[in-house]
Amino acid sequence: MTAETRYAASPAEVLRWNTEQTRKELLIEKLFVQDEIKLVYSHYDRFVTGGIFPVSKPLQLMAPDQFKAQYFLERRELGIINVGGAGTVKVDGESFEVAFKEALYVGKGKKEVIFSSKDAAAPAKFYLNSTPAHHEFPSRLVTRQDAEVVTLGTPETSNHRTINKLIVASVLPTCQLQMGMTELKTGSVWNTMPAHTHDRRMEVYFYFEVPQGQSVCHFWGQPQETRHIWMQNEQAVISPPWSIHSGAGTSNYTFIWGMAGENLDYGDMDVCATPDLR
Ligand SMILES: O=C(O)C(=O)C[C@H](O)C(=O)CO
Ligand SMILES: [Zn+2]
Repeated sequence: MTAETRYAASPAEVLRWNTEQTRKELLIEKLFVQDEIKLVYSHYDRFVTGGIFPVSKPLQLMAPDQFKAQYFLERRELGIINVGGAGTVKVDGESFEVAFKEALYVGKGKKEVIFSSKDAAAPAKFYLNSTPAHHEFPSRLVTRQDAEVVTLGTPETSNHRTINKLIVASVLPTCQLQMGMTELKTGSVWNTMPAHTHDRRMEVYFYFEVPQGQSVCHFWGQPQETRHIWMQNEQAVISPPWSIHSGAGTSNYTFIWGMAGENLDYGDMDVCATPDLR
Protein backbone atom coordinates (compact mmCIF):
# COMPACT_ATOMS: atom_id res chain seq x y z
CA MET A 1 0.00 0.00 0.00
CA THR A 2 1.23 3.52 -0.74
CA ALA A 3 -0.24 6.75 0.66
CA GLU A 4 0.89 10.06 -0.77
CA THR A 5 0.17 13.42 0.91
CA ARG A 6 -1.12 16.45 -1.01
CA TYR A 7 -1.24 19.88 0.63
CA ALA A 8 -3.93 22.56 0.45
CA ALA A 9 -3.25 25.82 -1.41
CA SER A 10 -4.80 29.29 -1.48
CA PRO A 11 -6.05 31.03 -4.66
CA ALA A 12 -3.11 33.47 -4.37
CA GLU A 13 -0.56 30.66 -4.24
CA VAL A 14 -1.80 28.82 -7.33
CA LEU A 15 -1.35 31.92 -9.52
CA ARG A 16 2.36 31.01 -9.60
CA TRP A 17 1.87 27.38 -10.63
CA ASN A 18 3.02 26.25 -14.07
CA THR A 19 1.61 23.17 -15.82
CA GLU A 20 4.03 20.77 -14.15
CA GLN A 21 3.36 22.00 -10.62
CA THR A 22 -0.39 22.13 -11.21
CA ARG A 23 -0.34 18.47 -12.21
CA LYS A 24 1.88 17.52 -9.25
CA GLU A 25 -0.45 19.23 -6.76
CA LEU A 26 -3.89 18.27 -8.08
CA LEU A 27 -3.75 15.42 -10.58
CA ILE A 28 -3.75 11.77 -9.46
CA GLU A 29 -2.30 10.06 -12.50
CA LYS A 30 -2.32 6.39 -11.54
CA LEU A 31 -4.78 4.89 -9.10
CA PHE A 32 -5.00 1.29 -10.20
CA VAL A 33 -1.90 -0.90 -9.91
CA GLN A 34 -2.40 -4.66 -10.04
CA ASP A 35 -2.61 -6.26 -6.55
CA GLU A 36 -1.98 -2.93 -4.84
CA ILE A 37 -3.79 -0.27 -2.82
CA LYS A 38 -2.94 3.32 -3.73
CA LEU A 39 -4.09 6.20 -1.53
CA VAL A 40 -3.77 9.98 -1.76
CA TYR A 41 -4.32 11.93 1.47
CA SER A 42 -5.37 15.53 0.82
CA HIS A 43 -5.20 18.28 3.45
CA TYR A 44 -8.46 19.66 1.98
CA ASP A 45 -10.99 18.28 4.47
CA ARG A 46 -8.61 15.32 5.12
CA PHE A 47 -10.15 13.67 2.06
CA VAL A 48 -8.61 10.36 0.93
CA THR A 49 -8.85 9.17 -2.68
CA GLY A 50 -7.79 5.65 -3.55
CA GLY A 51 -7.68 2.79 -5.99
CA ILE A 52 -7.80 -0.87 -4.98
CA PHE A 53 -7.11 -3.40 -7.72
CA PRO A 54 -7.16 -6.99 -6.41
CA VAL A 55 -6.35 -9.44 -9.19
CA SER A 56 -4.51 -12.53 -7.90
CA LYS A 57 -5.16 -12.03 -4.15
CA PRO A 58 -7.50 -10.24 -1.73
CA LEU A 59 -6.29 -6.87 -0.43
CA GLN A 60 -6.91 -5.58 3.10
CA LEU A 61 -7.28 -1.85 3.72
CA MET A 62 -4.91 -0.68 6.47
CA ALA A 63 -4.54 2.72 8.12
CA PRO A 64 -1.78 4.72 6.42
CA ASP A 65 0.78 6.41 8.64
CA GLN A 66 -0.90 9.82 8.06
CA PHE A 67 -3.93 8.71 10.19
CA LYS A 68 -1.94 7.65 13.26
CA ALA A 69 -4.79 5.18 13.86
CA GLN A 70 -4.98 1.47 14.67
CA TYR A 71 -7.23 0.74 11.70
CA PHE A 72 -8.49 2.66 8.63
CA LEU A 73 -12.04 3.31 9.87
CA GLU A 74 -11.17 4.14 13.48
CA ARG A 75 -12.20 7.80 12.91
CA ARG A 76 -13.41 7.66 9.29
CA GLU A 77 -16.15 6.61 6.89
CA LEU A 78 -15.64 5.14 3.44
CA GLY A 79 -17.37 5.15 0.06
CA ILE A 80 -16.47 2.72 -2.71
CA ILE A 81 -17.64 2.54 -6.32
CA ASN A 82 -16.63 -0.47 -8.42
CA VAL A 83 -15.46 0.56 -11.91
CA GLY A 84 -14.31 -2.94 -12.94
CA GLY A 85 -15.55 -6.54 -12.93
CA ALA A 86 -17.62 -8.11 -10.14
CA GLY A 87 -16.03 -7.87 -6.71
CA THR A 88 -16.56 -8.61 -3.04
CA VAL A 89 -15.91 -6.37 -0.04
CA LYS A 90 -15.79 -8.18 3.31
CA VAL A 91 -16.50 -5.84 6.23
CA ASP A 92 -15.80 -7.43 9.64
CA GLY A 93 -16.83 -10.80 8.18
CA GLU A 94 -19.94 -9.58 6.28
CA SER A 95 -19.61 -9.94 2.49
CA PHE A 96 -21.02 -7.35 0.08
CA GLU A 97 -21.11 -8.23 -3.63
CA VAL A 98 -20.38 -5.02 -5.51
CA ALA A 99 -21.06 -5.06 -9.26
CA PHE A 100 -19.88 -2.57 -11.94
CA LYS A 101 -21.02 0.98 -11.10
CA GLU A 102 -22.46 -0.05 -7.73
CA ALA A 103 -21.43 1.65 -4.50
CA LEU A 104 -20.77 0.54 -0.95
CA TYR A 105 -20.81 2.77 2.11
CA VAL A 106 -18.80 1.52 5.10
CA GLY A 107 -19.35 3.29 8.40
CA LYS A 108 -16.89 4.33 11.08
CA GLY A 109 -15.64 1.68 13.50
CA LYS A 110 -15.36 -1.32 11.17
CA LYS A 111 -12.01 -2.94 11.78
CA GLU A 112 -11.38 -5.25 8.83
CA VAL A 113 -12.18 -4.36 5.20
CA ILE A 114 -10.97 -6.83 2.56
CA PHE A 115 -11.36 -6.42 -1.21
CA SER A 116 -11.33 -9.22 -3.78
CA SER A 117 -12.28 -9.91 -7.40
CA LYS A 118 -14.71 -12.66 -8.43
CA ASP A 119 -12.67 -13.49 -11.53
CA ALA A 120 -8.99 -12.63 -12.06
CA ALA A 121 -9.69 -12.46 -15.81
CA ALA A 122 -12.19 -9.62 -15.23
CA PRO A 123 -10.90 -8.03 -12.02
CA ALA A 124 -12.79 -5.53 -9.89
CA LYS A 125 -11.48 -1.97 -9.59
CA PHE A 126 -12.58 -0.31 -6.38
CA TYR A 127 -12.45 3.50 -6.44
CA LEU A 128 -12.48 4.83 -2.90
CA ASN A 129 -13.17 8.10 -1.10
CA SER A 130 -12.87 8.50 2.67
CA THR A 131 -13.42 11.36 5.11
CA PRO A 132 -13.19 11.88 8.88
CA ALA A 133 -16.34 10.72 10.74
CA HIS A 134 -17.69 11.14 14.25
CA HIS A 135 -20.66 8.80 14.21
CA GLU A 136 -21.15 5.15 13.23
CA PHE A 137 -23.69 4.74 10.42
CA PRO A 138 -24.60 1.28 9.02
CA SER A 139 -22.66 -0.05 6.05
CA ARG A 140 -24.84 -0.44 2.94
CA LEU A 141 -24.66 -1.53 -0.67
CA VAL A 142 -26.15 1.09 -3.03
CA THR A 143 -27.23 -0.35 -6.39
CA ARG A 144 -28.12 1.79 -9.40
CA GLN A 145 -31.81 1.25 -8.55
CA ASP A 146 -31.23 2.75 -5.09
CA ALA A 147 -29.68 5.93 -6.53
CA GLU A 148 -31.40 9.29 -6.85
CA VAL A 149 -31.17 9.95 -10.58
CA VAL A 150 -31.35 13.38 -12.23
CA THR A 151 -30.94 14.17 -15.92
CA LEU A 152 -29.58 17.64 -16.71
CA GLY A 153 -28.48 19.64 -19.75
CA THR A 154 -29.43 19.33 -23.41
CA PRO A 155 -27.85 17.94 -26.59
CA GLU A 156 -27.88 21.49 -28.02
CA THR A 157 -25.58 22.76 -25.25
CA SER A 158 -23.46 19.53 -25.32
CA ASN A 159 -24.02 18.95 -21.57
CA HIS A 160 -26.77 16.29 -21.61
CA ARG A 161 -25.98 13.95 -18.72
CA THR A 162 -27.39 11.69 -16.02
CA ILE A 163 -26.32 12.28 -12.44
CA ASN A 164 -26.58 9.16 -10.25
CA LYS A 165 -26.48 10.28 -6.62
CA LEU A 166 -25.30 7.15 -4.79
CA ILE A 167 -23.92 8.05 -1.38
CA VAL A 168 -25.96 11.17 -0.54
CA ALA A 169 -28.30 12.20 2.30
CA SER A 170 -31.46 11.33 0.30
CA VAL A 171 -30.27 7.71 -0.10
CA LEU A 172 -28.48 6.92 3.17
CA PRO A 173 -27.02 8.68 6.21
CA THR A 174 -23.33 9.64 6.26
CA CYS A 175 -21.29 12.02 8.40
CA GLN A 176 -19.86 14.20 5.64
CA LEU A 177 -19.07 12.04 2.61
CA GLN A 178 -21.13 12.42 -0.60
CA MET A 179 -20.47 10.43 -3.79
CA GLY A 180 -22.09 9.89 -7.13
CA MET A 181 -21.51 9.14 -10.78
CA THR A 182 -22.34 11.26 -13.80
CA GLU A 183 -22.72 9.70 -17.26
CA LEU A 184 -22.60 11.90 -20.34
CA LYS A 185 -24.84 11.07 -23.30
CA THR A 186 -23.26 10.40 -26.68
CA GLY A 187 -22.44 13.71 -28.34
CA SER A 188 -22.32 15.63 -25.05
CA VAL A 189 -18.93 16.62 -23.65
CA TRP A 190 -19.45 19.24 -20.91
CA ASN A 191 -19.97 18.26 -17.29
CA THR A 192 -20.98 20.60 -14.48
CA MET A 193 -21.73 23.32 -17.00
CA PRO A 194 -22.96 25.91 -16.06
CA ALA A 195 -20.07 25.79 -13.58
CA HIS A 196 -20.36 26.34 -9.85
CA THR A 197 -18.30 26.63 -6.69
CA HIS A 198 -19.13 25.50 -3.14
CA ASP A 199 -16.66 27.06 -0.76
CA ARG A 200 -18.12 24.83 1.94
CA ARG A 201 -17.02 21.57 0.35
CA MET A 202 -14.01 20.34 -1.58
CA GLU A 203 -14.54 17.85 -4.38
CA VAL A 204 -12.54 15.10 -6.14
CA TYR A 205 -13.35 13.99 -9.69
CA PHE A 206 -12.42 10.58 -11.16
CA TYR A 207 -12.84 10.35 -14.94
CA PHE A 208 -13.40 6.94 -16.56
CA GLU A 209 -15.00 5.38 -19.67
CA VAL A 210 -12.89 7.87 -21.64
CA PRO A 211 -12.48 6.06 -25.00
CA GLN A 212 -9.00 5.13 -26.22
CA GLY A 213 -7.32 8.10 -27.89
CA GLN A 214 -9.67 10.65 -26.26
CA SER A 215 -9.04 12.97 -23.27
CA VAL A 216 -10.90 15.24 -20.90
CA CYS A 217 -9.87 18.83 -20.27
CA HIS A 218 -10.69 19.56 -16.61
CA PHE A 219 -11.27 23.20 -15.68
CA TRP A 220 -10.53 24.58 -12.22
CA GLY A 221 -9.59 27.81 -10.45
CA GLN A 222 -11.61 30.80 -9.30
CA PRO A 223 -14.36 31.71 -11.79
CA GLN A 224 -12.49 34.88 -12.81
CA GLU A 225 -9.10 33.10 -12.99
CA THR A 226 -9.61 29.64 -14.52
CA ARG A 227 -6.96 27.03 -15.33
CA HIS A 228 -7.09 23.63 -17.01
CA ILE A 229 -5.58 20.14 -16.66
CA TRP A 230 -5.61 17.60 -19.48
CA MET A 231 -6.69 14.22 -18.08
CA GLN A 232 -6.65 10.63 -19.32
CA ASN A 233 -8.88 7.65 -18.58
CA GLU A 234 -8.98 6.54 -14.90
CA GLN A 235 -7.26 9.62 -13.53
CA ALA A 236 -8.54 11.74 -10.63
CA VAL A 237 -8.20 15.41 -9.80
CA ILE A 238 -8.51 17.31 -6.52
CA SER A 239 -10.74 20.38 -6.70
CA PRO A 240 -10.12 23.00 -3.96
CA PRO A 241 -13.30 24.25 -2.23
CA TRP A 242 -12.90 27.71 -3.77
CA SER A 243 -12.52 26.31 -7.30
CA ILE A 244 -14.90 25.63 -10.14
CA HIS A 245 -14.73 22.01 -11.38
CA SER A 246 -16.01 21.47 -14.85
CA GLY A 247 -14.75 19.49 -17.79
CA ALA A 248 -15.05 19.08 -21.54
CA GLY A 249 -14.05 15.84 -23.25
CA THR A 250 -13.08 15.11 -26.81
CA SER A 251 -15.92 12.54 -26.53
CA ASN A 252 -18.49 11.64 -23.92
CA TYR A 253 -17.26 9.89 -20.75
CA THR A 254 -18.30 9.07 -17.15
CA PHE A 255 -16.98 10.44 -13.88
CA ILE A 256 -17.32 9.92 -10.15
CA TRP A 257 -17.54 12.94 -7.88
CA GLY A 258 -16.91 12.85 -4.15
CA MET A 259 -17.29 15.72 -1.70
CA ALA A 260 -16.71 16.56 1.95
CA GLY A 261 -16.83 19.61 4.17
CA GLU A 262 -19.31 21.82 5.92
CA ASN A 263 -22.66 20.32 4.91
CA LEU A 264 -24.44 17.47 3.13
CA ASP A 265 -26.59 19.66 0.90
CA TYR A 266 -25.87 18.58 -2.70
CA GLY A 267 -27.78 21.55 -4.13
CA ASP A 268 -25.88 24.13 -2.09
CA MET A 269 -23.88 25.55 -5.03
CA ASP A 270 -22.94 29.07 -6.09
CA VAL A 271 -23.65 28.96 -9.83
CA CYS A 272 -21.34 30.97 -12.13
CA ALA A 273 -22.89 32.72 -15.10
CA THR A 274 -21.10 31.27 -18.15
CA PRO A 275 -20.35 34.66 -19.82
CA ASP A 276 -18.63 35.77 -16.57
CA LEU A 277 -16.01 32.99 -16.62
CA ARG A 278 -12.47 34.20 -17.25
O1 LIG B 1 -22.24 17.04 -14.19
C1 LIG B 1 -22.56 17.57 -13.12
O2 LIG B 1 -23.25 18.61 -13.07
C2 LIG B 1 -22.11 16.95 -11.86
O3 LIG B 1 -21.88 15.77 -11.79
C3 LIG B 1 -21.93 17.87 -10.73
C4 LIG B 1 -21.24 17.27 -9.54
O4 LIG B 1 -22.06 16.38 -8.97
C5 LIG B 1 -20.89 18.37 -8.56
O5 LIG B 1 -20.08 19.21 -8.87
C6 LIG B 1 -21.59 18.41 -7.28
O6 LIG B 1 -21.26 19.56 -6.55
ZN1 LIG C 1 -19.49 20.61 -7.26
